[in-house]
Amino acid sequence: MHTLNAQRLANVGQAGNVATSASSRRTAVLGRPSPLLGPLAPLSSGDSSSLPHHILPNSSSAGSINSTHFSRGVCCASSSGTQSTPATAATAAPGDWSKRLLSVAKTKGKKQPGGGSSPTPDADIFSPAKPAANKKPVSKLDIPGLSYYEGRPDDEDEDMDLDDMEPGSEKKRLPAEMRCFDTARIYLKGGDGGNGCVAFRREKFVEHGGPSGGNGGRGGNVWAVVDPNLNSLSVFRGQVHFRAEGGVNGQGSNCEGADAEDLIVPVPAGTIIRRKDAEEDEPPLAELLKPGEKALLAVGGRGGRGNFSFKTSRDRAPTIAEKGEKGEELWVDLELKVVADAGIIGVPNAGKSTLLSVITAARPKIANYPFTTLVPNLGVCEMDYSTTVFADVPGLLEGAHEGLGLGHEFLRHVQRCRVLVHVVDGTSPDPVGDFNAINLELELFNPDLKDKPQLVAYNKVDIPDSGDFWEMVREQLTTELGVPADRIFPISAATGQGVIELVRAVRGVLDELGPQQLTYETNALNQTAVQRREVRIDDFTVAMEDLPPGSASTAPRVFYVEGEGIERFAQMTNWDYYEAVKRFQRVLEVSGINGALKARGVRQGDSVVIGETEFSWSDDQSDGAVYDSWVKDMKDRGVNRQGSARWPHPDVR
Ligand SMILES: Nc1nc2c(ncn2[C@@H]2O[C@H](COP(=O)(O)OP(=O)(O)OP(=O)(O)O)[C@@H](O)[C@H]2O)c(=O)[nH]1
Ligand SMILES: [Mg+2]
Repeated sequence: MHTLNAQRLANVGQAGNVATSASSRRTAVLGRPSPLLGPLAPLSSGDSSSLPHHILPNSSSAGSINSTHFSRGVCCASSSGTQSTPATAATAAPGDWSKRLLSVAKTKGKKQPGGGSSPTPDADIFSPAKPAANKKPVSKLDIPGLSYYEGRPDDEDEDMDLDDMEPGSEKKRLPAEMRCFDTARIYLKGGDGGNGCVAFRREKFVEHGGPSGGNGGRGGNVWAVVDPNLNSLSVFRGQVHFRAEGGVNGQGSNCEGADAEDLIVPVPAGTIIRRKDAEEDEPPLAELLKPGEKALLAVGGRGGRGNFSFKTSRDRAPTIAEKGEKGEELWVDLELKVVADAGIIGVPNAGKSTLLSVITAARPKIANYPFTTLVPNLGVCEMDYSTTVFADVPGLLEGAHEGLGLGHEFLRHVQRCRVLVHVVDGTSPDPVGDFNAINLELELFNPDLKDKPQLVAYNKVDIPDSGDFWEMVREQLTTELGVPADRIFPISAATGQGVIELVRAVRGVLDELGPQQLTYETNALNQTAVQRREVRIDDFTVAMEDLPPGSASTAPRVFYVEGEGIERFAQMTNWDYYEAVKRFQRVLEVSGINGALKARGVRQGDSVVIGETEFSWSDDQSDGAVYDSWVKDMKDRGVNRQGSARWPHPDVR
């Protein structure tokens, strides 16, 4: 009779367990908390004069704020020395590039100075990038000194041709500094199980102590847990690989190896996690919305059994132990859609972050150039005994739905906000045009966004360039665009004017909508407990590799046996023990694998690959032949046989 003589030829690919010592294990909590989700808003009820005027511009100095902070309700501010009003500061914007980006939002007709002071000096700001009629509005980003995002490892094209920076271009080729970190790809690996141990009890006056090898410990699982302090996936920029620790090996005296700690991967609320290269209809692994919510992503391996576990009435001194099971490993794609009550949207530089910093304790970066905000900022506003979470998303541009600017990298965040606060830059040459362009972008990205309640905050009314046009813009918004008059607010985020009324209106709309229902968008698995799938060893397939053309008909061939059960069994077999080899032979026989190979015409000298291990097929299945091939394998690997003349016991030669 033919059998597969388990003479291992080699380990195919990477094999072997990594078992780490207990001393090297640690509580594996990754990521660092960010203080962006502030607990309390600095707003007190009352009129706007009660607001801290920490970013109040005056005629000679206003504009970009370096840092502001609150201390026991008192607000301290430090603004950079020489600043100009946003309108004039725009002329002194850092470089050409910001003007070019801005110019996209300004392609509509300019605001007519209805007798007031002239609007921003358009010629200076926008002339360099004025798009030709049939030309794409932005064709190039030219930012000296910035390094460029080179794409993920699997991105093929390395060339950074900035001319591709146009709507619809597949790669947006944004500088790394300008990417919005709401998608990430990370590698997860559950810890390997610890190996089982072969040991026998040896004690004075205990003649036949029997087997006492303990089982290995379980490898750590990998979990994703919502950390309310996170608001972006930028933590995954610095760390991509997450490996849980392995279980500890079993030891003599029936000592079981310790289980490894689970690994926690903190993610922001609103993260969807999918297997890399998942099928269209495959449910995501997790969709996590609530703080503390967790989902299992990678399962750690089981510990291998020690020889005590193999003791039976017939074999009371087994010399066999298993290796620990390998932990699950996978690459996953993370996508973030922040969860907030109200989303603050608008063109770049409109004052969105300034508004967030005034109504909440959040401290977003504020500066007088577009795309200051690269990740959505969250802030909590507590007013009139109710709490509202605001999200300030990066500025939108015309063409954003096609990926221009920061594109839909962040448009998705708006989807989970229940109300939108549309900040209109009053100093813009064409505020109504901006308003229309942004709404069009939202609609093109997702038609449902059009139906979200929207409040308009006409900002920077403290500047004459804006304030003088307020009535005119309101008129246009209400009569031409049909925006309800009670949904338009003249505000100055810098001075706090009109801000309380705006927040109250937002609260009113939210109250009308009723309590927030966190709805899961996907049918994610969100597994909260380790459920091991039952796999059958007799569920396998056999395939033969084609011989190269012109090979002799007697040339050795390679057969592949594939099946989760048998592959796992081969991986957990500890080839150092002859009994383990014999057990493997038996399983091949009873599972029908030998039969299937014979049916495919396997013959002496052919290779059989199971999982990561390669065997040589031998027609001689006698115990002696198996033993000889095992001894040869041990020699080849340089492994010394353990035990004494009496051990392994006599029926093993
Ligand atoms: N005078 C005045 N300046 C303001 C007001 N609101 C914002 N600014 C200034 O406008 C500039 C842009 O403000 P940001 O809050 O960074 O604007 P943003 O919309 O968040 O910009 P991005 O994040 O780049 O899209 C800063 O210099 C602010 O100080 C306002 O009400 N009045
Ligand atoms: Mg901002």
